[in-house]
Amino acid sequence: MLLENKVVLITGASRGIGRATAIEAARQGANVAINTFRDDAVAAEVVAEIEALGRKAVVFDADVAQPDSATGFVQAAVDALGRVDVFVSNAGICPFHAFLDMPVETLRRTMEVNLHGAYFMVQAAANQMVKQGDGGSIVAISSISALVGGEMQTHYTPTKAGVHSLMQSCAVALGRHGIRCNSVLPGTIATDINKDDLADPAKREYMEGRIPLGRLGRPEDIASVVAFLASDMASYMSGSALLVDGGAFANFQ
Ligand SMILES: NC(=O)C1=CN([C@@H]2O[C@H](COP(=O)(O)OP(=O)(O)OC[C@H]3O[C@@H](n4cnc5c(N)ncnc54)[C@H](O)[C@@H]3O)[C@@H](O)[C@H]2O)C=CC1
Ligand SMILES: C[C@H](O)[C@@H]1OC(=O)[C@H](O)[C@@H]1O
Repeated sequence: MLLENKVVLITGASRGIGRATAIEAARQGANVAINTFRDDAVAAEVVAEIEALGRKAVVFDADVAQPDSATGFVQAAVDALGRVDVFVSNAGICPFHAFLDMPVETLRRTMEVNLHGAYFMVQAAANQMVKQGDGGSIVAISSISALVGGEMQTHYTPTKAGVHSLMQSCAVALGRHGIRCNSVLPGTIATDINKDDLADPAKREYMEGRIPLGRLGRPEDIASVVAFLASDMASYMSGSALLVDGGAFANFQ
């Protein structure tokens, strides 16, 4: 098992990639703290799945965009599970909207959840790891959208480029403490975040057609890569980005 007896914290873990990552961490032997946001019934399902795997789970309901949520989440995890070995910054939103009439509030909220939220959370986790004194692993969910644009994502793609950049700078800032920081760049993974966008059959067919492996991603495709980066198998990786997209980015023509 890759994460035996580690304590893994994950933001936005009630659904999609975060949920799959929480379950995978438990399958790999970790006790897991999940941050969720106004999703109590689903959070209870995730806890039940983790406990069914014989691992401990704790839930902390909070909006990652609020700075206090970060210290609260880390403290709750330490109180319940003793320490922080791995931190996965995953929570994110992507309210698709055109550029020319982007509402200020949509831009602001997307930045605050995706980028500021990641910053606050990673900072709180890093402070706890430094206090513990024996290193750690931080993984942030960036995106293929850190590398390429999207017509309806002008507010979103800069946050994903920012998250990858945050991991690079944190790798530099935290290396002396033995803390590794890496990002995962998923391609198009079928989750709630793009359910409406991909409900358009033409859009779905177009996106599938761009992927050499011939299918959209599943949350589990990302969770296994996060588990690898979190684990000692990746002990000399820091400041790296792993693109997990079925080959989509490589497919120019
Ligand atoms: N699905 C995709 O194609 C891709 C997703 N990503 C990224 O993966 C991450 C997870 O997205 P998905 O699992 O696809 O979406 P999802 O919508 O299934 O899950 C998002 C999770 O974040 C939580 N969340 C939303 N706002 C929050 C807040 N303010 N505070 C705390 N939690 C909050 C939601 O409750 C949910 O559990 C996001 O950062 C997204 O940008 C990156 C590349 C591709
Ligand atoms: C939400 C989108 O479908 C998804 O988000 C990303 O980061 C990917 O690039 C996809 O566009």
